[in-house]
Amino acid sequence: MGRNGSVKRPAAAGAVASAAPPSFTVNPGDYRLLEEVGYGAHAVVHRAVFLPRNEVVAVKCLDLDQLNNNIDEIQREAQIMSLIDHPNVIRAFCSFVVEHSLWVVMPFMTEGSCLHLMKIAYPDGFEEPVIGSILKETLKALEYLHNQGQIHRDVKAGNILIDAAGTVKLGDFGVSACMFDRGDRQRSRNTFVGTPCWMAPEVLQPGTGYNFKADIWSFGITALELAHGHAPFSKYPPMKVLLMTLQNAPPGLDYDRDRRFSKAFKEMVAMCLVKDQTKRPTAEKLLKHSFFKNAKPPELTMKGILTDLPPLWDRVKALQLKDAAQLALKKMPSSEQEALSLSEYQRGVSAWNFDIEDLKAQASLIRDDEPPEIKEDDDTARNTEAGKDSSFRNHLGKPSSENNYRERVYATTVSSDGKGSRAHEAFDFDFSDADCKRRADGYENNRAENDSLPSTSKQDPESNNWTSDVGQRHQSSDKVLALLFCPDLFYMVVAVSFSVKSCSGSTAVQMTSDKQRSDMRKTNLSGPLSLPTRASANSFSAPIRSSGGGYVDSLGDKSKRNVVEIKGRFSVTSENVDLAKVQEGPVGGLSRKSPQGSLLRKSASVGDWLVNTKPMCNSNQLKELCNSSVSSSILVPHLENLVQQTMFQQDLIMNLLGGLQQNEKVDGAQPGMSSQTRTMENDKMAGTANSEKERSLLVKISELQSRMITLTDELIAAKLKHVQLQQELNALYCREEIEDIRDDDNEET
Ligand SMILES: Nc1ncnc2c1ncn2[C@@H]1O[C@H](COP(=O)(O)OP(=O)(O)OP(=O)(O)O)[C@@H](O)[C@H]1O
Repeated sequence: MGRNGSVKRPAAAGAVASAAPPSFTVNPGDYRLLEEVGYGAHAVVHRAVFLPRNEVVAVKCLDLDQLNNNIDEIQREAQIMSLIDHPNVIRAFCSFVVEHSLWVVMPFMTEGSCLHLMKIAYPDGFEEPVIGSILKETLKALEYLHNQGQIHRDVKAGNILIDAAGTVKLGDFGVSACMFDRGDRQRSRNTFVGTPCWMAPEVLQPGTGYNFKADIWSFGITALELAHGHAPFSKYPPMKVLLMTLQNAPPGLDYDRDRRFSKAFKEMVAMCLVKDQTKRPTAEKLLKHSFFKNAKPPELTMKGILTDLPPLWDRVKALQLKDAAQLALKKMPSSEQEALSLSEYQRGVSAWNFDIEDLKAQASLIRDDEPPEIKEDDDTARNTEAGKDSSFRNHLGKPSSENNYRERVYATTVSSDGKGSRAHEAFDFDFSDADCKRRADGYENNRAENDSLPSTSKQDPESNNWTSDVGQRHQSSDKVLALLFCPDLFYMVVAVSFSVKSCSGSTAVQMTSDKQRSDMRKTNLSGPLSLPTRASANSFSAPIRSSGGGYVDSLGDKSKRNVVEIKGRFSVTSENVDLAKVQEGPVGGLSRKSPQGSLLRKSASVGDWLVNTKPMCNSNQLKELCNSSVSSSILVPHLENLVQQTMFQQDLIMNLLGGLQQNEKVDGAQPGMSSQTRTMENDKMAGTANSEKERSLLVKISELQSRMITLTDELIAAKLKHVQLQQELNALYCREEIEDIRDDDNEET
């Protein structure tokens, strides 16, 4: 509907009536409004009775206060509607202003819109024969409108209406524009009106210009909507939809997932969803496609889906209640209004006004958490390049869903001004929603993993930014480093650390060295996850770190051979580290003739090691290696790694114990009290809850100690093994040198 500027309201109702067919009056008193049968962004549609003839009609009441267009423009639109004369296009009988509203009188479509039907009874979409009928009638409507020089601009299931006889009509010229219109009716340069999920790429891209072919794109999207029960990308916020529409391959019907649909249907959809508008067929041409040639008349197919349904107004009421219940459940952190807007957006209300620059600005705030290579959305289920490639794994060859998921969630921090907050809510909702099995990149979310990470978004009152608490936890907790260093230890340390913190408040266990702390302070929490170099040296799971301009693989250039794909912020590495490649790596390339280059020497003192950027293998692999007859030049780097890991773990544990001892000292500072007495006193003072915590803390400390002992044993064994290997190595060097000398001697002789 018309949408800009102030409305010049006429003095009396009916004064601005547009061309009305003689059979309908423009007198509001001649109409009795009955139930609400539909609602849009600015309009409520009622079943109504035209009293002079006792005829049932639909009256769309548009709230003029909410509309921005001037009244002439609205009138002109209504006039266009009234001039329409096609069996598949809803025609306005007349329109007139009543106080603050514009009333548009139309034929009443008893079964409402296809969207309503799907929502109430066919959530997974219709069967192909039904879809064929609906689409063919809609396409006829488009053919007619295009021939009249009209672009509908809002083709979607919500605007395809059905009556009791199964007749299909395209409705809502809310955003229609005359193609030949040159005046103020044209959209401003950077704005567009419509529903982003259905909008063609050229409509979303300002300056490119678009024509009636934009309707063909929307028609293709509508086909997918009818096939699946929802439009592709519909669960994403507008800015995301914008980017996905522009960047991704067009959505379509999938060969595997959409087996139930014919090849002809799939082909027809693919013809519509071509990014290059010039390559899309006209409605006329499309009607000649075999899919439509074989489509049955709606009277034959539609009846079957309309039986046993309650009256339209009851369905609408039920849907309204459902919407309200969902809103209440979601408990959006923002105002009710915001949540309502989101709900409307997800419903596909077309009156969202988007400022393209605003969207772009928002989009730029999303760090490239989504790989640009994403080709398909979940709806199309066509495998993405990455989706096909099961090698989206971390260094250890495990699916990297958890880490990446966390990072993705973190990366959803978006400015909340204007529509941004709305968008972010949707983001957050989608990514954390347990029902959302697939993510934007087509990877399955592991619900079990995510269950442990409740993801509610919070708004920082100062920065006005939305942040996922998952992301905050991930980022703000300095324990994250431990996860990257040694995952098994991490869980234990974190558990102890949290217990200690909760138990003794400020005397929390200091689990990282000062150096690490300062490293972490340097970590830019608002940017992409960046790891202090020391972390990356021992990272099992994160080969990535930020280096100013972006992500680099901490393994250095050479190790990039192991990287199969770099997807946005994520380096996707090959399954397990290839030993041969390890050998070629920075350490594997260690010259035999320069043993002083051994990193082992430099890394021997805890806390003063160099960044060792070589890939690692786990302890089992290492044992196998040691038992095999692999040459020491291969083994040494791995042993070095083991030693470094162990040293680091030892370092962590020492720090942890240091912290605990400090804690003990504080407790022990009360003279003349045995620890038992102290405990009893504390029990008395702090109550049973605290003593419980202390007990569990002590258990954990003893667990830690025994773990440390094991680690130390391993360390000693590794050191011994190392010494032995180094001796062997030296012997090898000697032998080789002797041989070299002999060779030289022989040559001389
Ligand atoms: N003639 C009609 N008969 C029965 N129901 C109708 C009729 N016209 C519209 N509706 C119902 O009312 C809903 C909203 O109508 P309409 O799309 O015209 O409003 P809108 O404000 O332009 O909405 P949107 O912005 O979502 O397109 C439709 O989705 C449909 O379900």
